[in-house]
Amino acid sequence: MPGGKQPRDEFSLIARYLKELDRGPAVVVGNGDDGAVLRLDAHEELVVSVDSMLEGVHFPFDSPPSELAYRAVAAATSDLAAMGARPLGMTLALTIPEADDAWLRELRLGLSDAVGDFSLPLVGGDLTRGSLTLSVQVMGAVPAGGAIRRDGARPGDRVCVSGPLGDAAAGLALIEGRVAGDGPANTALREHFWRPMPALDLGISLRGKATAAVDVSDGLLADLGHIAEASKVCVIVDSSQLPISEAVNSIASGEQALAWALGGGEDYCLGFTLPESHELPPGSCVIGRVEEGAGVRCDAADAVDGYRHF
Ligand SMILES: Nc1ncnc2c1ncn2[C@@H]1O[C@H](COP(=O)(O)OP(=O)(O)O)[C@@H](O)[C@H]1O
Ligand SMILES: Cc1ncc(C[n+]2csc(CCOP(=O)(O)OP(=O)(O)O)c2C)c(N)n1
Ligand SMILES: [Mg+2]
Repeated sequence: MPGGKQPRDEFSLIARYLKELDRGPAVVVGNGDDGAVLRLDAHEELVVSVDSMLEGVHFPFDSPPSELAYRAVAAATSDLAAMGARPLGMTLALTIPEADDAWLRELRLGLSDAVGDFSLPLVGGDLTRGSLTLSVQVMGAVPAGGAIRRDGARPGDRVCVSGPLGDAAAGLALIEGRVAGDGPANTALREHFWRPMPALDLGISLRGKATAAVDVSDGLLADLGHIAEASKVCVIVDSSQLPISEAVNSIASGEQALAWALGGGEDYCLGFTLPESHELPPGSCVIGRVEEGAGVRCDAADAVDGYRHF
């Protein structure tokens, strides 16, 4: 174009930054039509979930766009992991305050990384102008009847988690400058906040074994509370068994580390209940037991509540 100016309407922005990330084995019709078409294998069911990320609520103002894109997709994908679903595809409803090419180029890099890392083609979406928001809808597949739900936990099951707890909350505290730290711990914790790794393979491997699962988004105790409520059981958590990383312990007091582990959320690992008859998956650890009763009980005196939007 004369003067090197690029058209700024949403269709040219979509064409430039949001297309051609839509290839995958399940994609029959990808980006660019009125709707995408995804293929399910015979005897499969569709798993669907959506999560929004807003500036100032889910990430700090002026965050790097590549990290935002990656994190929004990872957080949404984590719900597929918790259901034991194999990823099929995603859509992205993106709202941005202005059409800044450098910013959108960076966003695409993060999106592209996430598409590759989670095998989740971007098959469609929406682009509007307004306060920065990324809403990611993910779709996955499970064998009919095979989704891992929240309502199957039974007294006697072990309560397990798939990864360290509190890293994301510690990472956000570092990013926001609320705590200080340097060296590899600092880098690893920030990375954990920006690029969480949804446990897709673990979720699939837990089908038919775990009696219930959730992903840790609002905070461990809050999220286990969903299992307790849906399964009509009491979930007991032993705070001495929580996996807390060296990195977190290196920047925080024991009390702070425990508060982050129990209530910080956004680690996007899985919390699940597993009968004694099934072997503990590598990398996971037992943090408690399911008993008859209701709610979540934890020995930590001031056991913290999870994140609440209202
Ligand atoms: N606006 C809404 N309309 C209908 N259902 C909703 C809405 N918001 C949340 N839900 C449902 O309520 C449940 C809890 O939501 P949420 O805490 O966001 O789930 P998650 O933590 O797994 O992302 C989910 O099953 C979700 O689909
Ligand atoms: C700027 C900023 N402040 C605070 C937080 C912490 N935080 C925001 S939302 C949230 C809970 C998870 O988000 P939600 O929208 O409830 O996800 P869902 O449970 O629906 O997956 C937490 C811990 C953050 N990530 N960024
Ligand atoms: Mg969830």
